[in-house]
Amino acid sequence: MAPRGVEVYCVCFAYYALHSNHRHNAGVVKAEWLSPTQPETHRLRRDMSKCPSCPLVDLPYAEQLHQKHQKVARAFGAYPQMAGHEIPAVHPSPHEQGYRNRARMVVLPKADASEALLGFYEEGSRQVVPVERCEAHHPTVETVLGELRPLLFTDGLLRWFTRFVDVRSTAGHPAAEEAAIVTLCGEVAEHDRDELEAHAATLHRALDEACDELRVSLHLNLADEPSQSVLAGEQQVVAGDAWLDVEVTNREFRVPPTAFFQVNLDALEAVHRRMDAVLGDDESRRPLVDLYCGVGAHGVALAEADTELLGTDIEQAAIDLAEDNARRAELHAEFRAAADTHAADWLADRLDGRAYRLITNPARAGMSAQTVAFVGATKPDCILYLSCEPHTLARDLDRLLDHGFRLESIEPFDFMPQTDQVETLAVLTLDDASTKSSRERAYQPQGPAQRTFSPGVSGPNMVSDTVIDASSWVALVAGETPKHGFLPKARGLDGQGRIEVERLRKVEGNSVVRVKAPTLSDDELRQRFRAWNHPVLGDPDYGDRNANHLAARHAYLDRMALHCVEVRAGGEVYRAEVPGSFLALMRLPRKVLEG
Ligand SMILES: C[S@@+](CC[C@H](N)C(=O)[O-])C[C@H]1O[C@@H](n2cnc3c(N)ncnc32)[C@H](O)[C@@H]1O
Repeated sequence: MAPRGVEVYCVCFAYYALHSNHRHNAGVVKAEWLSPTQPETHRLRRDMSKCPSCPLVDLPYAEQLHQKHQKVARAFGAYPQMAGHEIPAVHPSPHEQGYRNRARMVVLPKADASEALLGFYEEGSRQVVPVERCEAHHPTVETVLGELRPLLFTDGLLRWFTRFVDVRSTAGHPAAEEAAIVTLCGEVAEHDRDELEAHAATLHRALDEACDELRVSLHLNLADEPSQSVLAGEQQVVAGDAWLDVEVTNREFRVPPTAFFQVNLDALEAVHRRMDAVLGDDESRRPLVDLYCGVGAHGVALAEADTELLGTDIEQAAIDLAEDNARRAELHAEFRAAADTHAADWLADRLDGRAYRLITNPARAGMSAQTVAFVGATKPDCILYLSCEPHTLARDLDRLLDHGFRLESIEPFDFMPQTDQVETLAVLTLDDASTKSSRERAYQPQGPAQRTFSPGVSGPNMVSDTVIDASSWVALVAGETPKHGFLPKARGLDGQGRIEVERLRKVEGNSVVRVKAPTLSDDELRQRFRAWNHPVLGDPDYGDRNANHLAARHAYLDRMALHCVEVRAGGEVYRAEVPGSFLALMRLPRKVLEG
């Protein structure tokens, strides 16, 4: 295996080290920006106040909680049907520091081994800020990192290989003994693996001995090609255990480095106590469904011994361990590995029209539209929705409220002191008894869809052979349009005559527009918007990839930003309310958009 190659320095607005790696397996020389080459005086950032992972660290804790509360209130304030809902103060974390059971750090490769360091990426960039000590890490994590640094950086081969270091520990919640798993992540050619494993085994012996109070295991995560994601490759146990045995809420969990697990287990237990109070002692033994279940952290912790537990998650490895965790807790449980867009039919089959209770805990992007539709149709008696992203939580709750649920509470919890992250638990119940009785058979497995509009466009569900006299639309389009204009004909389309556009407002460089069209075809409209150089945001066919990416990332746009407000056909007028998520996105009152 070749050592990491030459370091080349260049000067531009900032100083960078252009680190060129000769990857003999690929047969090419690859160059990439790796790290800032900084003046000696600030090479090391020892205090947390400069660490990019903890932007609130300089604020008193009460002020941090206040800011998080404001963040949640702002997200819900954008939705008219929830804007007035009272949001209580954020539940503080049981510990302000030393709460994180996991470290994920980037290696800064340097020519001189004694200088090589670990750090974090700066927000929104690939520059690495060196971090020697992190107060947010649990002491067991810091112990491991402290012992690992010199061992890793004096082994030339491992130092060359390792791009990221991942350390996960039981952090005061061991099911048996305190333990940690270290994963070294990088790229390697097939024929270099044996040598790498031999070095890793030697490092493990020294590390385990140095951390004498802790049981330490070592894994490698082997990728075929460079990746900017931690744990992107194949996980391999070099020495020790494949998972940690963790205890949460009086249940034991097997947690591998590759599955999601909350980083603040004391805060997780506080949320579980609240969830438990809502679920109560369910004498009718309704099934408990755990969507986005991971290794079963919520469902396995909270299900009663004789309750049927159903869980789904996209990760097969997590589902395998969820099954294992439920079996060891002697629960009557079934899990399914499936993307949320495909889990509904399996769940509907298992539930077979029965009343049930739901816990849902999706990733930042929120629940898929298919999952919301499934929940809306099958109507669980209560929904406990835990989310790390208030904007997508508010968006999904707005959609669920349209299905006859009532919002009982929104409670923010601080899982990550010093950061700007906030976790929120929302509780919904079913609004009235009549809705419950319509649950049965309400969900029909989706056959081939019969749509008038393209997927992602909303509006009146018109029968396609009706002659349309006029239609009216609102859209959020890329860029700033003129205040009034006409959509040009799209090339290659026969199309109709003039289509008038009026700009209602600008939103962060984009425009909310209203269109009066003598047509119902969203496809033609979308093509015309593109020909006008202001494509509809979120349009997968005629949209602008970059603008779509930014809208998805910063405004959580998960659909096409095009809605048909009204259709006139055969003397009738068909209208459809603008969805709440649209109003929030466009920041306009409903009456303006629909007027
Ligand atoms: C915030 S984590 C919650 C996991 C678990 N409830 C816990 O607390 O440990 C979100 C989970 O959603 C899963 N996930 C992400 N995208 C998904 C998708 N498209 N379909 C189904 N599950 C998905 C991830 O694998 C992850 O386990």
